[in-house]
Amino acid sequence: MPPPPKNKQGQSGRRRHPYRTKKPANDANSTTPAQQPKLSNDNNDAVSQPEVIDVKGLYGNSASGGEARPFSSLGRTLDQSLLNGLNRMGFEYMSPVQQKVLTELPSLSSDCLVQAKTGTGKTAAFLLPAIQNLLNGNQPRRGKVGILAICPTRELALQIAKECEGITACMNKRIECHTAFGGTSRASALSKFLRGDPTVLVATPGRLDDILGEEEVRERFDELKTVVLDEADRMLDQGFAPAIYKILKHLPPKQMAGWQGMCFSATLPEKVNDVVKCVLFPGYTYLSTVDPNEAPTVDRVPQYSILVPTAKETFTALYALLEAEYNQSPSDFKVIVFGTTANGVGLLYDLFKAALPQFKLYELHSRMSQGYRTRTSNEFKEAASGILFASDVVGRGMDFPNVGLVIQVDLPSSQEQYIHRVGRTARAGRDGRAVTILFDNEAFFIKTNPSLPIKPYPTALNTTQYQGKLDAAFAQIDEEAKAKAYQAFLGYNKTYMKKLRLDAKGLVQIANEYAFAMGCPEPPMIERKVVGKMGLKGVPGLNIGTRK
Ligand SMILES: Nc1ncnc2c1ncn2[C@@H]1O[C@H](COP(=O)(O)OP(=O)(O)OP(=O)(O)O)[C@@H](O)[C@H]1O
Repeated sequence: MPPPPKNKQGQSGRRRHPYRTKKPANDANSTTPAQQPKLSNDNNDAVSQPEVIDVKGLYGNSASGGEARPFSSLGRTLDQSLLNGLNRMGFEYMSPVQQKVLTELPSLSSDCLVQAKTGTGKTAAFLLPAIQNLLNGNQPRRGKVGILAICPTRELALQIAKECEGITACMNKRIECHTAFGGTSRASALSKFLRGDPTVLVATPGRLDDILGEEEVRERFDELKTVVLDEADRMLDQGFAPAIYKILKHLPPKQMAGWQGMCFSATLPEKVNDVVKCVLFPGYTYLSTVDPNEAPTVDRVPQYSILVPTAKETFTALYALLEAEYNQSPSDFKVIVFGTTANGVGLLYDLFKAALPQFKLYELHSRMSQGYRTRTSNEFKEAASGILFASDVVGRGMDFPNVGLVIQVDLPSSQEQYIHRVGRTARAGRDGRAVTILFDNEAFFIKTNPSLPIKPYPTALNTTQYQGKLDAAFAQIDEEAKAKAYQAFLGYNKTYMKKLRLDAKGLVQIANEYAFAMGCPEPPMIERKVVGKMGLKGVPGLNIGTRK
């Protein structure tokens, strides 16, 4: 891989772990994009210009419905101020899902379950009818929430709020869009909410459930007009459903208050039908732009797999893949590498920070402070190139313009999660590529998901040549980071033991191989209580003790 230009200071930038300090580490990663080395001589101004995306390319399959119509044709449906806002954002034509929602719903206040592929404009598809519904004489009194949108992650909440601000930017009387999510000071967020006029609130379930415990917060919802579940299948799966049910109990009962329910996602597995009824009236409208005979992922994304014998070869395969893909398109090389656990992602970031010091690398996962996550997310959105190592905190919904390649290392947690991760590339009509690296035990994922158009990676990769560089890079990583990644590897794969065709002994064996690949002289110590919680008590191969 020819080294891209060194950064201005010629430094490679060792870093302290931001999650070990409250504020972001003072390292090459936390300065503003302008000061950062660029892989290509991109012009920052060019990057900061808003993307005018050609959504016309999204039409064509039987489910997308006809051809692209301009928003200006909706003069009788949408307020001129909203049309002006859309125009200012560069949204000239409707995407298929926007067109379907805005022209096929019985009314803009109808309940709906909407499915559309990733990156095709679902955010505006739910914001526009909900906001227009308020403008049609349903505006709540000052201080009351009119629209509540619930989504799975903090970064997605910020992204939805930003799109809402764009759409409403030209309104004579601006409406305020507030956010509520964890990782920020509860007291100051709550006082801002209570002092403000949060006509629109975008929230993650945990923080919303928490603040709804306050009577003075609940009172703000007694004029609620619309509840949106973005990434609805994720919001209604066993992880979030309990919080969603608690939230609904705090809101005015739907049967009495009559608020509109809207559920949106690129994936709507069968199970979601059991739970949407808690948010949607019977007889809700179902709209889809996904042709049931088509692959669920975005059409234009060639998807490949690289199978390696054991977990330890995933590191060299990833290095070889990054090189092969960089050499294919060195300019604007913008990549997301998904790992399965926060600690595993942190380790990959540390490893390639040491192995590829000349590249601009980013990391995003749940062990980061919220300030660092928000800043990194914004920087990567603006970046013309770079490699983001991420966990599933950005696996769904997140819109990072111009990502040309998504790499998934190790087993995706489900077909839906795989689809959403691939959906971080090829957004709104652009092209993209996806490659998944799996070791032998994980190969079942491809066989058991035949609807995914995954083919073997077309180029033979000579991975052995990278072992020396990776060994040298691993030598620079502290043992604690490796131990955390090892423990997370064990914990994650323990939940898939059956599918991996592993018994407990076999699981510990592949985890130990993973540790040796990181240059650990012996399996990292793991506390007895952790072994107990994992249900691995007495399994040979574990090094039980207390790390210093
Ligand atoms: N009508 C439009 N014209 C031009 N660009 C658009 C239009 N609608 C959306 N976009 C842009 O397309 C990108 C994807 O939009 P959005 O994030 O809403 O997609 P999505 O369907 O919600 O994706 P995901 O399934 O990943 O959540 C964003 O950059 C957005 O600004």
